[in-house]
This record gives sequence, structure tokens and C-alpha cells, in this order.
Amino acid sequence: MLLGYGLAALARLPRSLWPASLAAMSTGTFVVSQPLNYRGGARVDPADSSGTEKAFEPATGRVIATFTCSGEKEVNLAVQDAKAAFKIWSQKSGMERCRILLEAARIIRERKDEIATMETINNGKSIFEARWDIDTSWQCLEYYAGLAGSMAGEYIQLPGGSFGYTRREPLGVCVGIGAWNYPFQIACWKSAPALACGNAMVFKPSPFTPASVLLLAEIYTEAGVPPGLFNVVQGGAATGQLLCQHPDVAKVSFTGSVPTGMKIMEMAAKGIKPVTLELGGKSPLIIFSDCDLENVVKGAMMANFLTQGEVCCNGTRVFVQREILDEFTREVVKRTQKIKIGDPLLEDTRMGPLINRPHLERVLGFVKLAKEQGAKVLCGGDIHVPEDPKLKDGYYMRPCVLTNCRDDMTCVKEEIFGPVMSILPFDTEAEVLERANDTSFGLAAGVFTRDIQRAHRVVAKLQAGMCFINNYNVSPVELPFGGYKKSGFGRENGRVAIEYYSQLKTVCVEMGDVESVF
Ligand SMILES: NC(=O)C1=CN([C@@H]2O[C@H](COP(=O)(O)OP(=O)(O)OC[C@H]3O[C@@H](n4cnc5c(N)ncnc54)[C@H](O)[C@@H]3O)[C@@H](O)[C@H]2O)C=CC1
Ligand SMILES: NCCCC(=O)O
Repeated sequence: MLLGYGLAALARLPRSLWPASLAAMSTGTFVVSQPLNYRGGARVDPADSSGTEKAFEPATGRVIATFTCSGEKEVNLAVQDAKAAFKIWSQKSGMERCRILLEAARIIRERKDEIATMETINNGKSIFEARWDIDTSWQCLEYYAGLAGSMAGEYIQLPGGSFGYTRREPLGVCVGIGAWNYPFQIACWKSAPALACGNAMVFKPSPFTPASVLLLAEIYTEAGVPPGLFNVVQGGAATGQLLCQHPDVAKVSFTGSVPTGMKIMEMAAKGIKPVTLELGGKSPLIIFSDCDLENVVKGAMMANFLTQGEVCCNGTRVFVQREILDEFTREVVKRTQKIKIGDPLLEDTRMGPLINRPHLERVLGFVKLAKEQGAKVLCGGDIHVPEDPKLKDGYYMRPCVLTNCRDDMTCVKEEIFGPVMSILPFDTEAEVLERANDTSFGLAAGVFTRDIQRAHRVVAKLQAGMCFINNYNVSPVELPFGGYKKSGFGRENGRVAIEYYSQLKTVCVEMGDVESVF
């Protein structure tokens, strides 16, 4: 219903005149009734098709949208619109871009509940958590708005009064390709630095979660970006390939799985396009016996069960020093069993459904295999059927804690992307470091200890791009985020992301005569 009202028009009305259903929507009622592509500052039906997709409400299993995947013609139109908008946007000063991004951040903040509701309906995460995601989204726009206003090059003095200077220039049309676990946040983490640097963006969300990015597109327009600066094309792999291979695309920023990341890199290599790859992980969380147990249990739950465990940087290999293994395990199981699972739009729900039926079955398959390989299920790992009859076809499972795990088990080696924690005992620092690093992934890692020297010594040796000391899975936008090894490269967030959305021009200025060897 939300999308059915035409939000750009609504946004011009005073909030008091908005239909009540926008503020309070319940599970099982939402349907998409407007086009899901966005081009030239408006929602559009795609000009051609490369097939159709259905999007679901994971809480109920209902189809909420059937939409057309964009083909070559539509992708080209979106890129051409972005190119035209780039010409205008790239000429604006940093302060002019800053003002528009700040306005977009303000609108997101104002419409936080509505956007979070949309995210919850389409992704399944609890509304409580979705609001956090929207907070990190507007914070990201605010942060890059600030950097847009202060972006500058360098002045370098050369002999004889000559000098050089550098200009940080935008790349052009950037493509953002997103995963389904943080649909709105991913779109903001990519578009905010891209736009701050003066680029345009064509964004393709996951076909599982096509809806919320349209709100972002409308908000950018309302805030004052030129029409075409931020466009949305819908579709799956075929549409993504068209974007990556388009000759007028200057850069691709991708969040998703390792196999798709490899394909994106190959396509980008053919056009010598820079890529940012935010890929999967199998991150270690190391718990030393001198830790604060109360905080550790909270940290381990944060590391494993946010967004139903569908988080790339989750610390799913939980290494616990043997002295506190029993106490930690007892407490973490007790708290895991208390997690309220159910209708994700209810205020007290803390775990909603997984993204779709095949993914639920895949995660349950990992638990089954873990048992066959000798792991012991201490809780969960099975289907949950909520009492509310409207939720009976949703994709719920009970969060799972596994013990008796070994490093060679599938559940310890492979990314499950579901609510499954594997507990692994260890004895010494040297041993746990070797085991923690024994993976082809390197996205994140965590360490809990009261020993400050040990904390820093251990993180210095961990092969991971994002390390946490005495916490886990917090996402301040000021901190760079990204992986080592097969978890990808490039960084999102932090000042450094500017470098991934801009290029440096050096200007050498001669103040004297040309000295020639000829
Ligand atoms: N490092 C990070 O920040 C994050 C990583 N991930 C990883 O993503 C995975 C789950 O997300 P999924 O959406 O299932 O991943 P996926 O790799 O299947 O799809 C991601 C996106 O790529 C598109 N795509 C698929 N094939 C493509 C191709 N050949 N060319 C261009 N685009 C293509 C999809 O339509 C989707 O929009 C997990 O492995 C997870 O670890 C997820 C979120 C964050
Ligand atoms: N808020 C954490 C984002 C990590 C992910 O995209 O999976």
C-alpha cells in the first residue's frame, strides 16, 4: 500500500494529511502497486525486459511484487540519464552537494519508521533492528555530506617557483549492486560517498528486496539532486551483467557472495573498471577467560543473531578459552532460547523470518550436516511455526547453538548466513590465532579480554579487515568497513571510501622556461 500512494507526491503534502496506513502497517497487508524502476527523477516501467521476478514478504510467504527485470535497453537508458545528470552534479561545489545530501539525510531521519517498516516487510528483520539500519543510513549521508564540503587536493611547491597541485575528481557513472540482507543501508553506503564525490549512480538491488531503495531514490529527488543522478534498475544476474559490462560505467561497487564477486571482477577487468567488493565471511570471535562474561554473552549474540544471522561479518566461529567454556555455553544457550521469534513488525520481536524458503532449507541443511559430522545441537536449528495463523507460511527457524565442533566441520568452514553459532574450545593465544586465521575469508574478527596488551596484540595478528575489541557488529559510519582475502577489497564508510569513488588528477605548473634536451 505504501508504494501505491506515489511517495514523491505525498511528500509534498503536510504529514498530517498522509493516509494513516503509512504510519501503521501490519504484516500481511502490503503490496507494491507502482513501478519499481527509477529513472530521470521518477518511477518508470522498464523499456524492455530480461524476465520477471517475484518478491516475497518473508513473514507470511506472500508475494508482494511481481516485477520486470531490466534488459539492455532499460539499462542503457538508466546509464544515459545518469551520464546527463553527472554533467550537472560534477560541476557543483562540495558545499552545494553537502547541502543536498544533508537534506536527504534529514528526510530519511524524518521518515525512519516508514522506511524501516518497508525494510522489515520485504527482508523479514525485526522492526527494532530495521530502525537501527535506517539510523546508520542517514548517518552515512550526513557523514559524506560533511566530507563533500571539505574535499580538497594538495599544493606542492617545486623548484624555481613552479608548483603542482592535485584535484580529486569524480569517476562518472558508478554502479551499485546490492545484497538482500541490508537493502536500504547498502544503497546508502554506496550512494552517499559516490554522490558526495560528484558521481552519478545506477543501483540494482537484490531481486529478493526490490522495494526500499525506491524510497531512497525519491528522497534524493525531493532533496534536490538533478533528475537521473540516482537511478534504480531491477533484476538479477542478467541485469547486473549488463550494468557491469556497460562501456559508460566507470566503477562497480558490489555487495554479495564470493562467486558473484569473482564474476563481477572479471567483467570489470575487461573494461579496466575499478571495483569495490564486499563479500562473504566466516569470522572468528575469540573469548579469553579473563573477559567480562555478561558483555561477552551479549557480544556473541550480536555477532551471530542480528538479521536472523544473515550478516556477512558475523562472528560465527566462537572460540572460547576452555576455563570458561561451560559457563559461557550455559549462559549463551539460556539467552538464545529466550529470543522472541515471530511477526517482525511487532515491537517486542527480536528475530523474524529468514529471507526465503530455499535459504531457510539451506541453513537447516547446514545444521543437519553439522549433526552428521559430530556437532551437538544445544538449542534451535529447527523450523519455528508462530502461533499467529497468518505467519504459518513464513520462513522461521529457531536460533541454533552448536558444540562439539571441530575446525574441519562444514559448519565451521563455510558461511551459513543464518542463525547458527559454532562454539570451539581453545587453550592458548598462539593456538587460537592460528586457528582463527585458517580460513580463506577475512572480513571481520572479534576479541574479548580485559587484558589491554593482549587485545591489541591479538587484533594485530588477525587477518581481517574489521576487528572488534570487547564488542561486535557495531557499524559506526566513521569507520572503514571491508575485507581481507576472499572477503573482498576496497572499503565502505570512513574517509577512505572517498578514494574509491574518485580519481586523483595531478597538475604540474611551470613558472619558468621549458628546459629541453632537444
Ligand atoms: N561484505 C559485505 O558487506 C556483505 C556480503 N554479503 C554476502 O552476500 C551473500 C548473500 O547475498 P546474495 O544476495 O545472496 O549474494 P549474490 O552474490 O547472489 O547476489 C548479490 C547481488 O549480485 C547480483 N548478481 C548475481 N549474479 C550477478 C552477476 N553475474 N553479475 C552481476 N550481478 C549479479 C544479485 O542480483 C544481487 O543483487 C553472502 O555470501 C554474504 O556474505 C552480504 C552482505 C554484506
Ligand atoms: N550493518 C552491517 C552490515 C554488514 C552487512 O552488510 O552484512
